[in-house]
Amino acid sequence: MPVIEPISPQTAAITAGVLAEALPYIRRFKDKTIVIKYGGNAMTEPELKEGFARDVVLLKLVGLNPVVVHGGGPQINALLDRVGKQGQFIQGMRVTDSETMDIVEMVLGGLVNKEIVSLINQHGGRAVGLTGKDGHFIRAQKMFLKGEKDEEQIDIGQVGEIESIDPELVALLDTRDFIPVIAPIGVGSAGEAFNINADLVAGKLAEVLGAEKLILMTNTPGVLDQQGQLLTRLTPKIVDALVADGTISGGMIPKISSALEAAVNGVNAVHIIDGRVKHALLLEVLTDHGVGTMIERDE
Ligand SMILES: Nc1ncnc2c1ncn2[C@@H]1O[C@H](COP(=O)(O)OP(=O)(O)O)[C@@H](O)[C@H]1O
Ligand SMILES: CC(=O)N[C@@H](CCC(=O)OP(=O)(O)O)C(=O)O
Repeated sequence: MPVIEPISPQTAAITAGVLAEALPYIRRFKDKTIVIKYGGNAMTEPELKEGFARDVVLLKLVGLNPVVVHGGGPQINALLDRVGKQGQFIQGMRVTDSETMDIVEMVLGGLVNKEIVSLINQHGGRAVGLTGKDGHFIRAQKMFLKGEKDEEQIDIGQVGEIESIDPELVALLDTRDFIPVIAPIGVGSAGEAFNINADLVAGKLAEVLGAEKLILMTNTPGVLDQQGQLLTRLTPKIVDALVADGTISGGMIPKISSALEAAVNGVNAVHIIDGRVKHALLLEVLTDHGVGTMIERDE
């Protein structure tokens, strides 16, 4: 027989309060799709990864449709290091030659994807891992970055921009109660692989699935100002100014542009939250305590 520890009346009241608080959110989000981007920087601690998997399973069991898109930037860097290659980023995008592409595909489609799938399944969910090559559901073409001079283009190799996402495969998995776990790899017209920033995949997927929420989990409390203070609400106009003056830089650039695009294109709620906080996902979805930065449309 398990030993049941007695809890104090105060702890019991707090616990019961939290559970009761979740009820309206469970009702509001029942059968709604929530796209969760799990960033590579938020998946470093084993305990946090376990917690994330449990939270996703809980959301599914109470009737929501979580769809996970994962990153894995630091995990790709670690394997590049082991083979003696230095990772390089321009405007938040990895310069991807064909050898790097192989490593990206191995790490994202193999190691990271299967680890998340396995953790969710161990906690009682039914996760299925996909890359955009499965059913050719994420079609991509080569991306060029804009240079400083007019019309200057920077070639960063096999980095893709999304041409289209076919929602059918993911929707099909949802209807049979599977939890899709998606690695951000796209397929080109000749069947070649493209490395796509995971924030961009998550944003577009939220749009095409008509998701209720897009949650981007990363390793900062949200978007910060120059003084390091959390900005709790952002609109496109404010974001433009923050990018122009350099407050938003690096990996936050694709994240915020994907968040804005999703908000403008109909995703009701878009949040950038701190994946290092235990159960940040549950706090965001099922309680009154919004965490992180919420991105809204301009009035
Ligand atoms: N204004 C900002 N607020 C918060 N983080 C920022 C900001 N500008 C740049 N960053 C950087 O963006 C990083 C998050 O992007 P990234 O490293 O790509 O994370 P992820 O792996 O979760 O996608 C932060 O760790 C931080 O270094
Ligand atoms: C083009 C590009 O930069 N692709 C990313 C894909 C992984 C990713 O987005 O991972 P995070 O979410 O952990 O940053 C990369 O190669 O790192």
